[in-house]
Amino acid sequence: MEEKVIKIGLLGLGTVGCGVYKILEENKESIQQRAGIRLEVKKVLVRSLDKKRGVELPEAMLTTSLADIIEDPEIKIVVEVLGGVNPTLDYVLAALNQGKSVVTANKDMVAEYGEQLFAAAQRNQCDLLFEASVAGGIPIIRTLKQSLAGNQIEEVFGIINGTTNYMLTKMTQEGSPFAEVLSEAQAKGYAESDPTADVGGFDAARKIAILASIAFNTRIPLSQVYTEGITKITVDDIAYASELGYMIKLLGIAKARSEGVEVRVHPTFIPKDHPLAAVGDVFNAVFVRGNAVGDTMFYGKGAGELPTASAVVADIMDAARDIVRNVPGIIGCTCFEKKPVLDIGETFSKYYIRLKVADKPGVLASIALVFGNKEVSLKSVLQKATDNTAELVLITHRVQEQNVQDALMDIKQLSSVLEIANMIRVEGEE
Ligand SMILES: NC(=O)C1=CN([C@@H]2O[C@H](COP(=O)(O)OP(=O)(O)OC[C@H]3O[C@@H](n4cnc5c(N)ncnc54)[C@H](OP(=O)(O)O)[C@@H]3O)[C@@H](O)[C@H]2O)C=CC1
Ligand SMILES: N[C@@H](CC=O)C(=O)O
Ligand code: NA
Repeated sequence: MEEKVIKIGLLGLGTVGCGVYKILEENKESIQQRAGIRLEVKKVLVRSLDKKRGVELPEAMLTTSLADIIEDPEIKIVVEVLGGVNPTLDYVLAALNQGKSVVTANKDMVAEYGEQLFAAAQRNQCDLLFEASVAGGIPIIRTLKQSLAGNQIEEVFGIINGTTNYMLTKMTQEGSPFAEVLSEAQAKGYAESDPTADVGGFDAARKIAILASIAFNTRIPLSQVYTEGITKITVDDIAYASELGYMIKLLGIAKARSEGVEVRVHPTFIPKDHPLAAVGDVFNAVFVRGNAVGDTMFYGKGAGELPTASAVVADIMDAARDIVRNVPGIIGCTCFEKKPVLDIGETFSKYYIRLKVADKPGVLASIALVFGNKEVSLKSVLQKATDNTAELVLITHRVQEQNVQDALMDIKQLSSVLEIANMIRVEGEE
């Protein structure tokens, strides 16, 4: 029988690119047997030809010219692991317009330009696969698009940024300072080239926008994802969380409601016995609730060279199969509905609120009165005095966010309230 060979053009040879090359080389035989196709990297686009690489490959394979890949009719699959949007979006559109299937790990590009990219893929009957873009090695895109396709998805939420999970784990377990744990995460290759994308919550926002778009069949504009990072989390918040029986995790949360969809990213208190509390280090975990399957959870490494490349390689194999069977583009965009994204004020949660107040009689009563006026009922109150000031830590019952925001506006005006130190949403308990 004739051996089938598919040639690949790799855009980028950094952390993920090297991982992809390594897996394609090291697992060459089993990949060929499973896919029934031999996969060969023909050209690799980089910025610098002289840089020392994490893999050894023939010098002639490297190029700084996109045309060497895009205009080569032998190359059928383009794997984009450059990152960023500029010039990457143009490169990917050029590849699709040349009829090449594209595999990408790039959530920035997919979250912001998904519509344009899918239209180009559909027009040119190409695959556009992006499993590695969300939760690295965890098979979650394919899971939502295919394995759970028979369900109405009700909720998707979880830990979808490895860098911040690594940082929060270290801060919680070792009390290490923010800057030190960020440097460690960068050294391990988890963080984005600009780590503000990780610590500011923007990386997770892109990922939850992608997941929610697939889960709810509606395009979620990134600008409508409420986003808060971990930069305001202090050791005090971590210590209070622990004292109250919680852990702090940066969660991406997407919920279907009759009025629309909630899509948000923020640090979240979750009970210590919640399954997500046990997800430490660079690990990610995604919960999906479907109306038929019930609760499911997917766990694994959300960043790093080989876990991310594992997802890229599986996509390459799928794209290669589709090309050989002459069905590329068979699983395309699923955003066929238009649902409103609810404002953060319209969402419901419980809240942890930490206030610095004057330590004098009547302060707690005045604060409780404001909350009562806004129909925010308090579940627990903790007070710690230091000299003539005190710290008040409150947990509310479940309430609409707007009520809490309104209450905090009024509380800020009270002369006995020195500072609203933090407000963190609480999820994962009745
Ligand atoms: N690292 C991770 O754990 C994960 C990363 N991702 C995503 O994967 C993608 C790649 O990330 P990562 O491998 O970490 O990034 P790196 O910065 O390690 O690598 C980027 C590579 O792209 C090349 N490159 C960048 N811009 C250009 C350009 N304009 N022209 C030619 N070559 C260019 C660089 O070339 P040169 O080497 O010559 O500078 C480098 O080889 C990103 O979209 C990222 O978000 C997704 C999940 C996890
Ligand atoms: N910086 C990201 C890498 C993968 O997307 C993360 O830390 O999760
Ligand atoms: Na994934």
